[in-house]
Amino acid sequence: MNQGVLLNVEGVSRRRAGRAAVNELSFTLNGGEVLGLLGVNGAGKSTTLSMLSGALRPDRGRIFLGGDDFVAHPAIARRMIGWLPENAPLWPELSVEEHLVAFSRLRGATRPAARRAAEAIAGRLQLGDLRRRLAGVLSQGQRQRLGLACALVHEPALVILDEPANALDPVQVGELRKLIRERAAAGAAVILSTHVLAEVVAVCDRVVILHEGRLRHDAPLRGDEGGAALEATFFAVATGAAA
Ligand SMILES: Nc1ncnc2c1ncn2[C@@H]1O[C@H](COP(=O)(O)OP(=O)(O)OP(=O)(O)O)[C@@H](O)[C@H]1O
Repeated sequence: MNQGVLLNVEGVSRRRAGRAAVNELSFTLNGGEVLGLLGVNGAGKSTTLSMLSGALRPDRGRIFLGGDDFVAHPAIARRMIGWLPENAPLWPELSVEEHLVAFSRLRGATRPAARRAAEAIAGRLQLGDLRRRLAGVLSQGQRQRLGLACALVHEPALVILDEPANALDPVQVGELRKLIRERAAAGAAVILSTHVLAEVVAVCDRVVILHEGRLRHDAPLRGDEGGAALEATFFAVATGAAA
């Protein structure tokens, strides 16, 4: 379901350690769209996602979410964005259920609504049987699923996923793909950053490739079932041939 422009990134730049990690990045994203974000190590993907999630301020440029400038009003980000960072920050002494209720409450839900939301997302991510288990004793894949559930519990309009398939078994990878398409069908925009081109081919509508902090490719993904065209484009960008 395409719902018009949800995210508008305008000339965003950020320096890190004295160098431009992200340089003059501009793109828009529609509700219902799934965007794959690609780039070699150090290309600027995580820096971009940190800025889009509201965790890191751009040095320059503006980011509009649903028409509001969220760099100026960061509280918007908390309610409208669900972010799974590369290593989901969890509290070892809190249970699965306590995490989900806490994340939901932090995004403004009442306690009863937070409990309902926690139960629903735990069921969707096969965490129901683990709801009383402490995060500190979860397996890596279970931790990843809990991180995903924390990102999705408030049904955010913008879902930002950094390597979401990390540590997931093949069954869970299939479930993750279904879940991403479900959120998009419900109108959410999804950004998926990954090094696995097959993941992008499987779930994304469009792909953006960063190189040395700059956007080098932004195009829809169509008719590329085997991923050969994407692979060729990726290598051309990564070796500078497409610059
Ligand atoms: N906390 C930091 N302090 C200083 N420099 C940083 C920091 N985080 C990232 N950088 C630098 O910013 C640049 C972009 O890094 P970033 O992590 O955004 O790339 P990436 O595309 O996510 O890479 P990877 O695929 O390896 O995760 C790199 O040159 C990196 O060394």
